Amino acid sequence: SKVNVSLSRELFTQTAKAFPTATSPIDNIIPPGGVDSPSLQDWCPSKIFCPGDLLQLVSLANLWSLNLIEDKNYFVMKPPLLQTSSILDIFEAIHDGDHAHATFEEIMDFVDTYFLGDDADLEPVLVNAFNPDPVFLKDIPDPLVKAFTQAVHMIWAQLVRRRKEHNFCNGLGCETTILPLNHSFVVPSELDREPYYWDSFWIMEGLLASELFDVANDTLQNFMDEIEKYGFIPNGGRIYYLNRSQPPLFIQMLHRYINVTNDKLTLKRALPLAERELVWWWQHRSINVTSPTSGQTHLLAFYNVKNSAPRPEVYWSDYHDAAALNCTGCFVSDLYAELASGAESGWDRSSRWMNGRDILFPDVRNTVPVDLNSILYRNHILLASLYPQESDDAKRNLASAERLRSGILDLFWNATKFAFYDFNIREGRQNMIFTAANFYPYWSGIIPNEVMESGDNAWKAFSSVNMAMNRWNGTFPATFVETDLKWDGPNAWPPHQYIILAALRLLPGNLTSKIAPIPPINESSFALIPEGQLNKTEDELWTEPLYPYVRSNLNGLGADVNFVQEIRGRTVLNGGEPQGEQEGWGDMLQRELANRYLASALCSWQATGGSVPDLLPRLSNANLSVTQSESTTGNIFDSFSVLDIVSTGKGDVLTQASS
Ligand SMILES: OC[C@H]1O[C@H](O[C@H]2O[C@H](CO)[C@@H](O)[C@H](O)[C@H]2O)[C@H](O)[C@@H](O)[C@@H]1O
Repeated sequence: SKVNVSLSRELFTQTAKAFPTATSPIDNIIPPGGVDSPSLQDWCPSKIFCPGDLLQLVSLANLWSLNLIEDKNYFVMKPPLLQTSSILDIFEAIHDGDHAHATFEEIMDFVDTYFLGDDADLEPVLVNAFNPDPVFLKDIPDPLVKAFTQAVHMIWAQLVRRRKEHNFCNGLGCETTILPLNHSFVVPSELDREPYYWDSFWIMEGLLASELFDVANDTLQNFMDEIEKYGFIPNGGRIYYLNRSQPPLFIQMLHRYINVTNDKLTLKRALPLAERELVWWWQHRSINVTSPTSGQTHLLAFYNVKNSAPRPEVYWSDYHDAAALNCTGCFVSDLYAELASGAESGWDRSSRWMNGRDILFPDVRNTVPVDLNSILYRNHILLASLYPQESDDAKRNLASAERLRSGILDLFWNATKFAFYDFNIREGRQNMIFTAANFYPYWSGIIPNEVMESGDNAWKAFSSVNMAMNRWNGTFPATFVETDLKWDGPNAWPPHQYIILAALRLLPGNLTSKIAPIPPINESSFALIPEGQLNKTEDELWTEPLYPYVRSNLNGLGADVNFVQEIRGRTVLNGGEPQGEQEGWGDMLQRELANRYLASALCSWQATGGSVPDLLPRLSNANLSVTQSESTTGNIFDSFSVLDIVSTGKGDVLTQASS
């Protein structure tokens, strides 16, 4: 899938064109039950954009299905031209009120005539004092890497928006789905045209490096306004996200921002609001879990959204998933709650949430996630550090962190497999699905005693990263399970690479300073991973495509296609140059993973038309036609494939200039 990231000002007047033009009644395509009204959601009162008859009819007509890449419902981004009561009257009259037999054309006419282009409620913001050459670029020695990084830096200018006062109803006020945000914000991509909560953590890192301090401050101010108004930070900046949050990274953004800017005024406003956000998580998203090993009960956090209708932004696909549900004793409303809870986790669709259930019916609300609790642990630690050292507030946060730390180690850590797993509440045990979330505790500063004991043990905990580098061409996958879902392998996501790099960096040097072990003769890097850690046998893992129709071996030395025989175990292809003969494995894995990430971002950009004068020529049209990129100038994708560094991840993947 692909979308050109070179946005232009035209974007703001651009409308997703409706399709098809058929005059057939829409009931031809609606699965059984399609004419039933969805259950209304008290947290989402709009009669146009929240689950209800109007949204259902327009969404199920699926007007945008063919000319856009994924299942996003562009209708919910279109401000109406009339006040709600008039829109509802006109809607009632469609096909003389016999909506079940309405035609595509009638629905399309309704949308095209009475609604504006998607995003008409947003406007671009010109970034003041944009520095095309920020200091961090000076530290990049390689000219090509530097030029590519600068090209990415330049994309900021196209991603900053603000809410536009919507005054198309003669001053009487029409509805719009964008939340009343008072400050500018950065949208993550050309398709996700509102601020997103957890994306903003990485956006903040980028803004600070790019010296866009005002935009960084605006990002925090919007979040603080949201905490004041709603008590929490919603998943995204639209009304249909008001029933859920996303991984709570506000405190981490704040901490980073304060460290860089020392902005005392913002800190003063932020501290009570940061506390308030944490209270929301502990009041609304916590559960007592008893450890099967220690017998102790811990208060931990989980994702748990109240929702009993399709998510407005992906109404069609949620509705169809529910219609396809074939189980006895399960309820469609439960599925809708699960899908919304998955979205709250940031990993909206993933086999991580299967918990032994059917892949189509996630079990998010019975899963206590290791990453969420690690984030909250780190939040308490960082928040404590923002108060005076010996203050009660600092001590209170440190005590909360300590309680969480003991819960994380007790429930998620598996000392036999040297890995962290999510905890399945229904079955009262770890779920044994190895995912990139395993690395969050290290990033948050939690290192189990067994890992601290020796360098050999620490290696066991990170040996899967070594295997990924040796076995595949790309970075580290979301999970080791292959599905068509976005947050599964072989998709690899930038946030996970960031977390793994940070986790490696935080390991004490004495644990990581030895050179990496090498596999026993004729075996692959898989042999260095503790038995059962991945919950997969070696031949169940993906093999790297080498030439057309030729793949690497399922197991043994031939599976490690990137292993360089002459310097066994010391380097992998596309992993950069080792820092001397004695480079420790901690530095080695960081170097390899960072180089692989860069290779994935740069090569997929080049494969979709990216070029740098004198350094990286534009590919020929014949080459670009392979990815249908003859008219694009380079895409920055939001996920990659571990098997192919020139490719985006599969599933409903969008471009995401901020990652
Ligand atoms: O596809 C519908 C879902 O879209 C969002 O999720 C994805 O994009 C977000 C923005 O980049 C990202 O934060 C998230 O991790 C992605 O899975 C949205 O957050 C979901 O709520 C929504 O249902």
